[in-house]
Amino acid sequence: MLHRLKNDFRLSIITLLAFSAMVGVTPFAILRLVQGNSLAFVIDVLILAGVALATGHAWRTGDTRRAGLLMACVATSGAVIIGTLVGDPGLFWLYPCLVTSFFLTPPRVAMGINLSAVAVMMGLGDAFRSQEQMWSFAATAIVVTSCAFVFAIRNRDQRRRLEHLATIDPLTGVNNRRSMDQELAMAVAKHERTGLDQALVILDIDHFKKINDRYGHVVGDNILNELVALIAAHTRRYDQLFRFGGEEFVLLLPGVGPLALKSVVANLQRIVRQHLRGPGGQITVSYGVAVLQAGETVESWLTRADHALYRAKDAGRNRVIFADDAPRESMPVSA
Ligand SMILES: Nc1nc2c(ncn2[C@@H]2O[C@H](COP(=O)(O)OP(=O)(O)OP(=O)(O)O)[C@@H](O)[C@H]2O)c(=O)[nH]1
Repeated sequence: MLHRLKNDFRLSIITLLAFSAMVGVTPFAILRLVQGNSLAFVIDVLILAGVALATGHAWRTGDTRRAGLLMACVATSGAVIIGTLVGDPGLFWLYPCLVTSFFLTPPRVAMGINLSAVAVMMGLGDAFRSQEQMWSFAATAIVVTSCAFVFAIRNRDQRRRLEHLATIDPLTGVNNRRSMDQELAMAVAKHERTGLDQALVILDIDHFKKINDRYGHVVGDNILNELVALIAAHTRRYDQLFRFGGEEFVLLLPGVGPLALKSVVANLQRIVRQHLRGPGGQITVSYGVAVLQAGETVESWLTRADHALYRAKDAGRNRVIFADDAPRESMPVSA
């Protein structure tokens, strides 16, 4: 439970708000009952029920997006109704709701919920003693919403930037190893669920150290970028390329069965062979290929592809080896 709270920001906010709502709203619900305001009492109880429902849904299904939306709608509509029923004292409840909707839903959705709440409250008009009070309420509610909106947008952009920095290789712009671990785990899960074929190709530039030593790291960097550009231009939109480390890349090919895989890899090998050039001429690449097997883990899948790559290197480089194939079935370069 603590692990989920620590790792899921929106779930922790939903739980915290649910707890605050129970502690904050329950005494007022009792007060309304004692005062004989049964309508306000029923509304308070409905708010608590809505909050409990949204929190239960979030914990049960992990769907914090819908639970957050439900909670934001329940809380703001509850605050609008209470404000309209009890006037001044009820008005203040809308302010925490205006801020928390930005924690519960995306910024534009929260903005829509908040502006609708303010408009409905002003349209009904019953919550206000005078026009001046109504317009003061509108102005302060809009200031609070605008500030929270700007803060939420900045926060979202910074989070996206951090996610980008954490998952993209800065030199080549392809996904890094951290992102690869996640995607391979998802590919294995999808294979178990749907049976979709998943193939993995590890590509490693041959004698890259010599290229660096002879022509410098800038030339080496350019070759890495050229290889990435070639692969990107000749693979499908849903194929994914990752930088595994140094001059080694992993290509994940979903939906390519064992038969089609041979021609896909042969085609890739042909393209790279024809176009990848350095100052000293042609640059060769070795390939290790493994098709995901039933019940296999990511580690074992990667290890089989890696062993195939080692065999390609051992056999003289510049060739494709399929994991579990006999050595004679490797695909050396003919030209
Ligand atoms: N230019 C450049 N070089 C890199 C980068 N990352 C790793 N390298 C170099 O890649 C080279 C890898 O060398 P090795 O692991 O010996 O492999 P290799 O020379 O390609 O030999 P084989 O793989 O056996 O054909 C090292 O010289 C690293 O310094 C990078 O981002 N840019």
